[in-house]
Amino acid sequence: MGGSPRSVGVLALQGDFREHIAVVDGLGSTGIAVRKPEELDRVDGLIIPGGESTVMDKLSRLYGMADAVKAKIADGLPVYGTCAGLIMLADTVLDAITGQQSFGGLDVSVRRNAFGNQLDSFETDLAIPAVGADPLHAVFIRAPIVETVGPKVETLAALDDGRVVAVRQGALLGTSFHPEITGDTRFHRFFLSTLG
Ligand SMILES: NC(=O)CC[C@H](N)C(=O)O
Repeated sequence: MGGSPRSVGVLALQGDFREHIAVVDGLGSTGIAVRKPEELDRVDGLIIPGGESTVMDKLSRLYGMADAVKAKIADGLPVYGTCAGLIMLADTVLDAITGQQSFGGLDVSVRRNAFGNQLDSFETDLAIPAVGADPLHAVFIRAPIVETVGPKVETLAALDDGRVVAVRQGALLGTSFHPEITGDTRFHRFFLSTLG
């Protein structure tokens, strides 16, 4: 996996976009902070980082990015959303704040802050055959859960209790957890390998 160098946009309105850019750069591709619609025309794929989906939603609509990202998703641009980024890719957001919108594209319903206050953040090892035989150490931070998946959605990883935490549908990839902060770059390499 890996292939030739790619330009990967990272939506940089809010959240931990710098960490994703560093991972992409470390893999020999180029991570580009994307804040304006026209910048989306220069990338082979897009990462939507973790952060706060309510804020990301408001800023993306304010700066004209919401419609631009939706158009690129409809065009088939590969997009990888982590945590808040997964929420932004979900067609349905549960426990959203009033008026909260997502870009959509992934035929899933995602519940925000699904682990509640007592278990805000945790780490666990996940079996994810799509990225390799060894378990992947996954960090969850006020993470969402994928509650329902549509017929075209492939589940890539679930917790021991069956709750789904990584999905793929066509060119769209989403994880509840944050591979950009663990040093294990397999998920990013997996995404890079899907770029045209
Ligand atoms: N680490 C994260 O991205 C947290 C997501 C956040 N709880 C939200 O609803 O957007």
